[in-house]
Amino acid sequence: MVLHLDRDHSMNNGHAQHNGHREDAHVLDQEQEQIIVPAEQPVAPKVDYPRLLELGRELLVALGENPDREGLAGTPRRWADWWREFIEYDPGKTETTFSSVATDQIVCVSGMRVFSLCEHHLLPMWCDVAIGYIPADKVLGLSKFARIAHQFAHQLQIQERLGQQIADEVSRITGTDHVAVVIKGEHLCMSARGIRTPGVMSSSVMRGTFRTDRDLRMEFMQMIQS
Ligand SMILES: Nc1nc2c(ncn2[C@@H]2O[C@H](COP(=O)(O)OP(=O)(O)OP(=O)(O)O)[C@@H](O)[C@H]2O)c(=O)[nH]1
Ligand SMILES: [Zn+2]
Repeated sequence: MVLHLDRDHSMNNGHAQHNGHREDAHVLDQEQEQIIVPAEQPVAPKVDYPRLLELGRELLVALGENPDREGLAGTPRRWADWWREFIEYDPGKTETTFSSVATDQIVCVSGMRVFSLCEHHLLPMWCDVAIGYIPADKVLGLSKFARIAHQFAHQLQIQERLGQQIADEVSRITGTDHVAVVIKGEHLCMSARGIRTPGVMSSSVMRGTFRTDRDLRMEFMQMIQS
């Protein structure tokens, strides 16, 4: 048994380096076209947990706190746990598809709230994600849209890249070029600090017919509004 990297992933333009190769490693039939990669390929991004524990304690000292006082005694550990939980997030199985005749339908899942971290300030942002696509020859399992959204949210992010990575992944798994992703997000770096103005950032990725066909785009936008 050997691990392989599929051709699409080997040429992708972003998400592999952000997610290690956890989602890229597949055990494929020997007959399939494949590029063999070493079995020792890293399977997930890992945090340096002992270093995080040290940093958590140093952070408390830098904030002028006594890290040994009762209320803070477990804080470096909790803080390190949080970073590990965030960075080493495992989305589980994201690629279950079913053969389909639904090639004339818009399939859309909306209202999926995910939390991510702004890479400029390391502060949270919540994002409500809507994903639509027109299937080619297979449909993606319903729950997988949320798994994919969480997968790419669990990185240091900007909202625009999150949308692109989700669109890339849905397109890769389902084999369709017709994908739309709309994200509405609130960034605490804007609402809770700095300019201190709550606001919602909207961003959209429109690919294939969603880009070229205005009526289709409007139909999708209507579907995600309700
Ligand atoms: N386009 C985009 N900008 C983001 C995102 N998250 C945070 N930002 C912005 O990144 C910018 C960083 O600007 P800087 O001027 O370097 O940082 P700053 O001095 O903290 O700026 P303020 O946030 O305006 O106080 C800010 O305008 C943030 O609002 C995102 O997902 N997308
Ligand atoms: Zn920010």
